[in-house]
Amino acid sequence: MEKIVVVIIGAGPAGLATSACLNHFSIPNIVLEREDCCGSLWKKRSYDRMSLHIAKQFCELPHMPFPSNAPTFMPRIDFINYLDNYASQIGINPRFHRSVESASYDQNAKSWIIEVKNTALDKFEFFAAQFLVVATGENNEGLIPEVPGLDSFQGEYIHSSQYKNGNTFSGKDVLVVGCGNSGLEIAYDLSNSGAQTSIVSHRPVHILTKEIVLLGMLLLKVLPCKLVDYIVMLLSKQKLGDISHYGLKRQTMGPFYLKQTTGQSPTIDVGAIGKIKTGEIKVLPSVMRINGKEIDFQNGKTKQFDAIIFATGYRSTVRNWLQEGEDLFNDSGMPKRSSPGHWKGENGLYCAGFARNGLLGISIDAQNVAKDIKLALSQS
Ligand SMILES: Cc1cc2nc3c(=O)[nH]c(=O)nc-3n(C[C@H](O)[C@H](O)[C@H](O)COP(=O)(O)OP(=O)(O)OC[C@H]3O[C@@H](n4cnc5c(N)ncnc54)[C@H](O)[C@@H]3O)c2cc1C
Ligand SMILES: NC(=O)C1=CN([C@@H]2O[C@H](COP(=O)(O)OP(=O)(O)OC[C@H]3O[C@@H](n4cnc5c(N)ncnc54)[C@H](OP(=O)(O)O)[C@@H]3O)[C@@H](O)[C@H]2O)C=CC1
Ligand SMILES: O=C(O)C(=O)Cc1c[nH]c2ccccc12
Repeated sequence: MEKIVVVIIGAGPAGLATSACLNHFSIPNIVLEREDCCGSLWKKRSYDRMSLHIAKQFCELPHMPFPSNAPTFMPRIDFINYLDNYASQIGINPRFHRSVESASYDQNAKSWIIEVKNTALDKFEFFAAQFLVVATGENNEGLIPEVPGLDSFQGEYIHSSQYKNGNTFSGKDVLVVGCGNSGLEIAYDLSNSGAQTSIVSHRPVHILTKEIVLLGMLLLKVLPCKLVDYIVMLLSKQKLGDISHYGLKRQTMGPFYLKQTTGQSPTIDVGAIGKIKTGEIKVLPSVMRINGKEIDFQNGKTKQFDAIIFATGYRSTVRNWLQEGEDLFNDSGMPKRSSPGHWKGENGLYCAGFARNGLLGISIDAQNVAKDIKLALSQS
């Protein structure tokens, strides 16, 4: 059994940022990652045309700024390079191919015992840590809803995390389910690639642009949330028109209020709304049933599709392997307490990257966790 002061699980932005902050205080730590690289979500589970929706000043990780010539909204590949440079410049060497299978607290040893499968060598390893930081992400596993008849679907269906680009969908009838950020952008990409594209929108949404979100984030520093929401909703109506005319139900509660209270992100338009207005992308209501190639919708209409992309969100998988930590995580593997008090549990258990506030939330969590561990060590 290897003993270490801090074990961090996950080498995404949250795990790397936490390791960087601990290194800054010279606190020994290791990062365990099940994949073979840092930033696996960005490298393996996101589509080619993705770029950051949030401006660069809100996405930098602690202790290393973005290059000064970086564009305001960083393309995916630049962010991937930043993550790799971040790990190498700060001296973070995650142990790859390490899938954490269980973690429990040993009261006698006052340590977390972590059971890890080394998937490269096909053997188990054990670690004992005084502090355990869970940085496995809110977007750990793609969620596909239970749709009656999905098993009978005669075309291809995938989750949005498996979608790369529209090359293989050209000329096909493709249904995108879900009108969040993944869904709206994938629908746009599919349509650009020559697919006959439809998108399901089942509940009210906010559609904004990157620039409007940036303005909102800047205004939030000086104005109350209610006023900022009023301004951004006005601007979005001016810029995109009344989206309810095109089958998209408009959310009435403010976008920043919703983000702060529920974590739900507004959807950013990168061009799909223009295509929805011209009819190039069709908006459909909820899917009721699938039968072979035919899909029945809530409005009573039926249409044939060759492929379905489920852009229906993600779930955290913490509960699959963390035996304890009921004080920190709920049954869905998300923090029990809302931000800012969400990141600290009992017996040296922490989480980073679960504030539902993107990379900005990750940076804040990482700094808080490292400071708290430093304090605990200074008192022991
Ligand atoms: C498509 C997409 C785009 C996004 N774009 C933005 C954006 O523009 N701006 C923004 O602020 N936020 C964005 N986000 C939200 C968020 O910032 C990112 O999801 C970010 O990558 C989260 O970082 P993380 O380290 O918390 O989780 P992840 O990046 O998911 O990293 C978690 C890591 O933990 C590993 N892991 C999981 N379970 C185990 C286990 N049992 N054992 C070992 N390792 C494990 C995973 O393999 C993974 O590498 C986006 C999210 C998605 C899904
Ligand atoms: N470039 C970028 O910066 C990008 C950022 N992201 C971020 O990644 C995270 C995950 O985004 P995303 O993958 O879009 O997931 P989300 O969970 O944000 O969105 C999923 C969407 O699917 C809808 N949905 C769920 N089930 C059904 C169903 N059965 N029928 C119809 N619709 C359904 C949800 O609606 P409801 O909630 O009403 O049930 C929701 O609108 C978010 O934080 C997002 O902001 C994602 C893509 C790109
Ligand atoms: O991409 C996301 O979902 C994020 O959480 C990034 C983000 C942080 N703060 C915001 C405010 C409005 C929209 C997105 C975000």
